[in-house]
Amino acid sequence: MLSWIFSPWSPPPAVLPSIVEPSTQILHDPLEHHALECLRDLIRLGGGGTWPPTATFDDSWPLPARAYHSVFRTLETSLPVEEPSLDHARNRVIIDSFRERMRSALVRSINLQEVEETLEEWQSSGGVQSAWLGFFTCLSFLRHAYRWGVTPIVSEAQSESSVEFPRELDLPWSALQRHFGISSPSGCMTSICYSNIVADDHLQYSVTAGMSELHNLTEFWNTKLVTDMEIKVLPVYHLFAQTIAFMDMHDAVAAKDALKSANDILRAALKYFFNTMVESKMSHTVWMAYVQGFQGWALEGIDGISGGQSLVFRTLDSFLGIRPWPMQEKEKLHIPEAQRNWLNCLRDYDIRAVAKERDYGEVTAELESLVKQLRLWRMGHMRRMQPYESVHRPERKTMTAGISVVDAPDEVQMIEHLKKELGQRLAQTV
Ligand code: HEM
Repeated sequence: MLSWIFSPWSPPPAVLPSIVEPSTQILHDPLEHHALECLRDLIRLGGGGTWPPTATFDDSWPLPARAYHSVFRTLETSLPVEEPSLDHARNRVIIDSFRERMRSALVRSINLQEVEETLEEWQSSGGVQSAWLGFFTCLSFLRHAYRWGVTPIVSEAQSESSVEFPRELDLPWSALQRHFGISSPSGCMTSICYSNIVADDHLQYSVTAGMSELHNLTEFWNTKLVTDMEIKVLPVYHLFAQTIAFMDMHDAVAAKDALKSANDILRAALKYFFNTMVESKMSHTVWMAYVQGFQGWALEGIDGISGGQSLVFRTLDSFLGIRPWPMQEKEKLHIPEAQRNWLNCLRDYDIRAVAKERDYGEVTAELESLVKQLRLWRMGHMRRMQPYESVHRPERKTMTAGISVVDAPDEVQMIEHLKKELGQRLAQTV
């Protein structure tokens, strides 16, 4: 047995109390119900002992895996450039040369057979989940860096329909896909954002290393915002699970009170969202080229990371019965299994239908108030995304990280396209 193996759901060391305490409360809630069990599994199995997840990095990994961290560190500053070239042939040379440097660094430092054996042992012994999460993050950053070859991303790379990855990046990726129950070749919100914030509030891996403070700040807040949203709404998840338990006990008053508290907490979290998605924290000019581009994927019809993968809005949709549900195969691409199980548990319960059927007027009123908040958020998000998505970047085709290459003729039409996409979900939020 290796020394770094211990229980998969021990809270990792050096985690901020603001993250540990709400998770601990849920783990120790004496209420017994399937919904609470799903939430506890999200914390233990999905987050390594906390939600949002706490990842640990190279020191906590088995020795053969640590070289991946060093490879990323070595190449980290050579990915971003100040002024992207508009010359396709020149970009082809830059991309190929970055990929070649990564390929040789991997071949030089990784012993693939040892990595394979270690990961098998790690999997069968239930290795520490926080360490798995950190490894997931590292491999995601390496794969996205290899996929793009340069950031800001350029149309030369966007035009590729497939890319052959080094075996050193494919073999551990298959193990990670099995472990987390995802099927995408790209990273996801869990690996690239949630698990990339470390305890003292900085990013473990950066794609703006060596760039200006504005670049670093924008990248930091992009990750911090989605992660902070999870911290802020974890008590809401707890209240949702408790509400379902109270409904099953036919305690309409306790259910209504829990939902009232959930409404209050959500209101504060959404206010934080809009106070953070502002120019002083996330620069309009920097965001698309230096942060969003890297998170895209756009290969073989598969997308990269979208805010749509954030658990908070999927949880709200699932709890409130906002249909249609995503196709299972599509959700499996980027949403790890523990998160999917939590969402499916909420969908299966269908609380608004239960409350209506039993004529629980006050419960229904609180549920409708949550729907109203979600609608208002969708309207505000649609407005706020526009200055970010309308920046002119001549080196690339129009694309979002979440819905791949659109290749609209200009930014105005791109915004129209995005408004239509987001408007559809808004219309469904009833
Ligand atoms: C600069 C910041 C952001 C911009 C410019 C932006 C823009 C967009 C765009 C264009 C879409 C539709 C295409 C796609 O999925 O890629 C989208 C979808 C979405 N985004 Fe954002 N977003 C930002 C931040 C966030 C954050 C921080 C969250 C959540 C914490 C979020 C949550 C969502 C959700 C849930 C969707 C799916 C559509 C829906 O459910 O209404 N976004 N975003």
